[in-house]
Amino acid sequence: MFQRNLSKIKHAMGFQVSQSNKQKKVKPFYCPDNDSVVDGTNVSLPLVNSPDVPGYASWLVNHPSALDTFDSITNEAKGKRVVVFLDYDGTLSPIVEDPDKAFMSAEMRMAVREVAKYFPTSIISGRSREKVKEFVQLSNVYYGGSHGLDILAPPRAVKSFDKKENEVAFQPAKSFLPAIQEIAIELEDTIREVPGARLEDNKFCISVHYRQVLPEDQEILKEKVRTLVENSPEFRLTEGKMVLEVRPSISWNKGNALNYLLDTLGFNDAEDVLPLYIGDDRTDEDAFKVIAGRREGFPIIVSSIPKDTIAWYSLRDPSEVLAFLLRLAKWKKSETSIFK
Ligand SMILES: O=P(O)(O)OC[C@H]1O[C@H](O[C@H]2O[C@H](CO)[C@@H](O)[C@H](O)[C@H]2O)[C@H](O)[C@@H](O)[C@@H]1O
Repeated sequence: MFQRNLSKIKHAMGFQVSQSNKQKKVKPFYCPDNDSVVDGTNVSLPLVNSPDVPGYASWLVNHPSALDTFDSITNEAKGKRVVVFLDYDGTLSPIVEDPDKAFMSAEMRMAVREVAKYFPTSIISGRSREKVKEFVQLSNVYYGGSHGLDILAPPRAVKSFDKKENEVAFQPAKSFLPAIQEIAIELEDTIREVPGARLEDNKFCISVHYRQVLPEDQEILKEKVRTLVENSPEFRLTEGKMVLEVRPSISWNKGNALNYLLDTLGFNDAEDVLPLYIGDDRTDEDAFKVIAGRREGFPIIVSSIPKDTIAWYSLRDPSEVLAFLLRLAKWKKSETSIFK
């Protein structure tokens, strides 16, 4: 993969990548002295972005910017069907103190709308499906809430309709709903004495936020929640950005949701399909893993600091996500108009 990424950087920077080069397994490494990457073929490349955060420049070598490598991404996508998946918090909206105020900008909404005109587009969020839809306010995208435990599948899927032809959401943890309501009450009790802690009911998952909890109280809160979940076999715990997520203990995550949507959209068996997933948090890694397993597609992490990820590409923050989405839509529009 190192070689694959290096090839992408070289391509983006106008270097010729020969077939024999592509097959060489040479791990690139970062030279702090001269800000360059040496790949063992005596080609020295200046780094694309300045290393303002320690280690970021060297991290970029293995997770190149999806903007800097845009041309190689679109070269790979030419003639293929790209299917777009987007996370919400930290990807389409910036991370803010108050989860109820994580609004998406009008520009971002317009960009997602544009992308969805040209590519099947789904938003898979840890939020409840209703909440994320309320934030996004678009009718030309599909929504997966509660980390994919609540998906309103496209009309094509017969299983998404009831007998009266009403749309029915795919909810693999539906039988857990009474237990979720019970654990929400217990969680409310558990966190009551920790100032700043708050619960968010995401329908099939409950988020325990500690962003506004004093640093010295955070471990106490986490321990309380962990103990409760350990004693509740129907549930498991995942962690996000200053949030603990209590979920039903079924094996279903954003990766399964991505596969489910590809399936119901009719893409899963096709060989010319390239899923593109942009996300910023640990739960997005499950979706990256699915794409990495296909060995084709575009797993893109949003991060302005080096972090452990299996994504192949990166974008720094939602403003770069916006730039990338606009460019993607513009590229497809121009490609489409050529064939008109
Ligand atoms: O899968 P996502 O759409 O990224 O949802 C994951 C969690 O996102 C939200 O929390 C995060 O964003 C908040 C607003 O910026 C921030 O205050 C919080 O600290 C972050 O963890 C959401 O509120 C959670 O319910 C989701 O689980």
